[in-house]
Amino acid sequence: MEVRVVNHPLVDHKLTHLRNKNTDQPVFRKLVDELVTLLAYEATRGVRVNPVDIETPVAPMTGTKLADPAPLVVPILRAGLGMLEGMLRLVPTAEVGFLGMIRDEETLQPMTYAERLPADLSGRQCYVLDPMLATGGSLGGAVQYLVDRGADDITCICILAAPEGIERLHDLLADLKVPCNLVVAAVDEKLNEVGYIVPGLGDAGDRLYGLAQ
Ligand SMILES: O=P(O)(O)OC[C@H]1O[C@H](OP(=O)(O)OP(=O)(O)O)[C@H](O)[C@@H]1O
Ligand SMILES: O=c1cc[nH]c(=O)[nH]1
Ligand SMILES: [Mg+2]
Repeated sequence: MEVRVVNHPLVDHKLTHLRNKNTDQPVFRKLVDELVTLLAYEATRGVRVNPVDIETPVAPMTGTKLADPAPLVVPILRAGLGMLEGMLRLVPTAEVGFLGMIRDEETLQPMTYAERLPADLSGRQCYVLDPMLATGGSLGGAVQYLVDRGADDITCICILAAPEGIERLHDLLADLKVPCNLVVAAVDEKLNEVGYIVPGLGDAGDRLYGLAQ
């Protein structure tokens, strides 16, 4: 698995505002939206394209268009939903599949509570959106879900990752033998004793949408 940490002063600036506990919900949402567009620009460097013949007002030329089938974007509910619009702004022709996952805050085990995906994902470029890669249980579960549906080309886009989560994802992918990349704005120091990323930004879903309970 290739891990790409997007190194850009605008990303660092927006991420610092996002992390700040005094940043309110509307600004937090806006920052997630802006950050994902910057990350998606990097994450789509390998998007498949074909040549296309066109005519400009001046001359014929061969240009570039996205290949079929369109990329599939999969936000992991809830928090990944906050990244969807920013991704679609960059790739408006992408299709969208949904996975709902919740991490049990006691055991840290993920549970899938919703799924709406194409039946066959072979040959599709899949872009999984989740702001937080903590223990890696949720993103690992999502990747496993996609691979079980035939996915053979997966890129995960996260805002923050913990080293523990990256290692777990790495081990899973070594077993699955499916090409997978991770694009992330920053890799933080560690997880704390209750599974939160340190220094992190807190609970991304709650900061986007309010307390879940
Ligand atoms: O790597 P992990 O240890 O699995 O933790 C990361 C997961 O936790 C958060 O979701 P959460 O379970 O809080 O659900 P939510 O998006 O509905 O808030 C986050 O959005 C990830 O999906
Ligand atoms: O730090 C963390 C860990 C898991 N989920 C979050 O939203 N934040
Ligand atoms: Mg949450």
